[in-house]
Amino acid sequence: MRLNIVGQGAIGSLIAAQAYHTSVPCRVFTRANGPRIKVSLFQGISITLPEAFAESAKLTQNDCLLLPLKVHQLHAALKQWQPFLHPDSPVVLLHNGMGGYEAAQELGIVQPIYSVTTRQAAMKVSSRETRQTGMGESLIGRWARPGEPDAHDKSVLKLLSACLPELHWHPQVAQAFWNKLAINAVINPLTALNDIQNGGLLSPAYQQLIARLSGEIAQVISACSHPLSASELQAQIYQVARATADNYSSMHQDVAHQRPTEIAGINGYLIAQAKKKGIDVPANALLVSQIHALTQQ
Ligand SMILES: NC(=O)C1=CN([C@@H]2O[C@H](COP(=O)(O)OP(=O)(O)OC[C@H]3O[C@@H](n4cnc5c(N)ncnc54)[C@H](OP(=O)(O)O)[C@@H]3O)[C@@H](O)[C@H]2O)C=CC1
Ligand SMILES: CC(C)(CO)C(=O)C(=O)O
Repeated sequence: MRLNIVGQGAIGSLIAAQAYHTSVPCRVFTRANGPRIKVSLFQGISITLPEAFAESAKLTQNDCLLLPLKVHQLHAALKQWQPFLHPDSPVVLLHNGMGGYEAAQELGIVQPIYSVTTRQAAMKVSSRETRQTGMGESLIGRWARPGEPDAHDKSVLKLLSACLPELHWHPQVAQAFWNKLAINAVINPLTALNDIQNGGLLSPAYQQLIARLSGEIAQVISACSHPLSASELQAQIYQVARATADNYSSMHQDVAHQRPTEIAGINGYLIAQAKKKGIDVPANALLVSQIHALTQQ
């Protein structure tokens, strides 16, 4: 199976480099002709990616489409690619926050849809260079297609395992996404609003607010997905803040570079689900309005 990656952003180019390193057949598609990207991997390996394709191309049943995009970019990208998909081409969404699968559903995509959540990390240090900044587990799962066999699961897992180390199958992919959202919903807006690295949240000054946010988020996740206690969530948030203490979160970087943030797909999604369940989430609502005020989104 051949991997077709949409975009050569931070994670897209990291996966492309890992694919070239392990000789996985791979093509990258960008919106416009751009420079060839040099990717510096942790093992001290540097890979310059071949020139990307600027036009979408018809896919066959041996092609897998991977969209490692910001959650708000997914609807437009899926719409662009929909006419090029073979009925059997698996489509893999990789993003933080929620709403990717909903975008595919809204467009009536009939192909098997998979989602990946990852702890791998990368940063575009310039328009020509990506640097790997983190290693970690990735989880993949398929969204249910009632009555459909799982014919693609093995081949998709095999293909992506060759370019995403520590990739594991998750039978309930929505749960994996909720777990990541819970952490991003606290770390990302707080670091962006306070202009701090993730480790800055370990200061006692943020303790009360983190506890309040964790309480709201745990309540929504318990109502929508799976049981999660506020104290369990708080422990996970502190563990991630410690493990990524020197990182600037992706939302911090988006705000710093005046790019649209993923707040709508993270806290915005959580608020929408809370409303459906009749749960009040004032601390999350305040974060969304503060991020909007900061970015004029
Ligand atoms: N970077 C990281 O370490 C991690 C990121 N994630 C998540 O992964 C997702 C991707 O993140 P990241 O790689 O950092 O984001 P980037 O913004 O670096 O990458 C997205 C890229 O896709 C391009 N793009 C958007 N739409 C299209 C399209 N239709 N066709 C071709 N190219 C397109 C963008 O181009 P343009 O610049 O022109 O918009 C951009 O280059 C996000 O949800 C993020 O939260 C998760 C874990 C870690
Ligand atoms: C885990 C964390 C918070 C690391 O910075 C992240 O996923 C992000 O910045 O979006």
